[in-house]
Amino acid sequence: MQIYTSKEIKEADANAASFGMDTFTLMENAGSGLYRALAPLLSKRDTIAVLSGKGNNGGDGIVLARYLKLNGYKADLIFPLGPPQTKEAAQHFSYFQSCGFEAAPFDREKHYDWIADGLLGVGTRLPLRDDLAEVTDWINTRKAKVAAIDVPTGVAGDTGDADPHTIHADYTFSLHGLKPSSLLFPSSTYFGETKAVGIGLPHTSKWKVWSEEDVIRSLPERSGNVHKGTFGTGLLVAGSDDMPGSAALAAIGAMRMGIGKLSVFTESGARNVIATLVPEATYLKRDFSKRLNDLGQKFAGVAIGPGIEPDEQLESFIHGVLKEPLPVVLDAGALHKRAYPKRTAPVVLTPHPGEFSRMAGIPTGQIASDRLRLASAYAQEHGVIVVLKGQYTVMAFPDGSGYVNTTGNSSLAKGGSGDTLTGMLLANICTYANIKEAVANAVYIHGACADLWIRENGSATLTAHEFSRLLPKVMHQLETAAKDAGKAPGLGNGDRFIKR
Ligand SMILES: NC(=O)C1=CN([C@@H]2O[C@H](COP(=O)(O)OP(=O)(O)OC[C@H]3O[C@@H](n4cnc5c(N)ncnc54)[C@H](OP(=O)(O)O)[C@@H]3O)[C@@H](O)[C@H]2O)[C@@H](O)CC1
Ligand SMILES: Nc1ncnc2c1ncn2[C@@H]1O[C@H](COP(=O)(O)OP(=O)(O)O)[C@@H](O)[C@H]1O
Ligand SMILES: [K+]
Repeated sequence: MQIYTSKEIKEADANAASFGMDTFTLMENAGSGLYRALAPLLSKRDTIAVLSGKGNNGGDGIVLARYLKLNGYKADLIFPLGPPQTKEAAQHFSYFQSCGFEAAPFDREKHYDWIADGLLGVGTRLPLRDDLAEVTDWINTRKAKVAAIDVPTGVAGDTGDADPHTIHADYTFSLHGLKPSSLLFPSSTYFGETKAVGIGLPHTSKWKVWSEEDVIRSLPERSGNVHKGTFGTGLLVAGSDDMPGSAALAAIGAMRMGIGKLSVFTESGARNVIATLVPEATYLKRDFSKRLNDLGQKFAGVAIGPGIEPDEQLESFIHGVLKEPLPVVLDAGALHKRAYPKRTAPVVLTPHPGEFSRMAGIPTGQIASDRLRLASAYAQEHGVIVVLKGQYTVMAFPDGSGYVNTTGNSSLAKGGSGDTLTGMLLANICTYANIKEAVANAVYIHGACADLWIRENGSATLTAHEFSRLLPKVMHQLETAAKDAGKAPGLGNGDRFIKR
């Protein structure tokens, strides 16, 4: 599913209009698409209130109400704030009336099984005015199922801001593509299950939700005449005498994800702990004062940071590594405010919001509601890939494109989860030809492991070393699906609804 800002939607509309595909037509497409998306959830016995506001979001509601009535559903079209004010919505209301239908009064006592929210869409300016907040409060106290048109009334399109009176939708049908607010906080908590509804416009967005189908399509081929060299040798610079586990978890992530060979560059005390847990890896004694030469010839990729305290020696070591022609993942102790040299091999940064705040100099509190834009701005300015972690991890690329991940859950909110992801990313940068797919698949599969965990176990109980057991199962399902292309394995969120 593609993601569009309000500005991009306006541009798409203007482009369509220049070819004669005007707003009236797009509104017709929106209403008929909404009807086709909603009807499978309805019964003919259900009573449905379509609440329309004065703008074009209300116009979409008018068209939806016409299709519902034409198809024999018990639908009332209601204008709680007064009649439509935009030209196209008013035209659609005239057509609604010409079909022999009338608007219904807003009766607060009447019971409805469903409420369609066509009050405000991406034209919202927060906060909600009192007369509207009174209507959204009424909706939130009903027992009815709520289906929002485009966005639930009370959130904006592009940011995570939400009015305290925002409608709590059970479903949201977003027109043309998803809006950033459906993947930001706190706004996304109001959307319910979310799906994009096409309105006949071509897709042009550089941002999308990375789906199960994308993973299956892009899994690298591993059969045939292959050997360990085929899948690269990775260098993991991680762990310290105080934090040996981070290196072990990253090493498990890398080995289970499919790297050919792994060298772990760590302190000698840590090595004794890690080697018993990951005997498959080789170990290099860490000395940051020595330059590691010819890394590009020896290794297919490097990951630096889990379980290392930042200091000057580490920083100068990172500067040395960045001069070498190979992909680099920087995490945890390796994440800092710094400039990145121009290089052809990619740099992948994996901050959680606290680390991103430190790197970018943006207060942590401002990050949640604007993650897509902030990560993208950083990626473009510094020429790096930013994996901004958390629920709905954002992957922003230097060319301005990006993906959002919808797998994963709160079972990952525990020390060690990020270390495993760093190892998985190291494996993928060593084994994939396409860096965007390498990053997105590691993030997706990491979350899918957590989704598998909570199907069988309590969400508080996941520990990162369980990835050793979860990864083989998830990878098996994906590989089976890839062989049997077109058949979804049902691991997480496919291209249907984003479940909450
Ligand atoms: N390509 C597409 O995707 C297409 C999308 N389409 C649809 O158009 C929608 C966007 O329509 P839009 O631009 O008319 O804005 P919309 O969301 O109806 O809001 C404007 C109204 O809200 C009011 N209002 C605003 N803030 C308020 C507040 N705080 N409190 C109270 N009122 C407030 C504002 O009143 P005003 O402030 O102007 O008095 C005005 O009346 C989009 O979401 C999608 O559903 C299709 O129809 C066509 C193709
Ligand atoms: N509520 C959540 N939903 C989905 N993913 C989550 C959630 N909380 C944390 N995660 C994921 O867990 C990982 C945590 O990484 P991080 O904070 O670096 O942990 P650590 O450094 O302790 O290993 C990230 O991949 C993040 O996206
Ligand atoms: K709405």
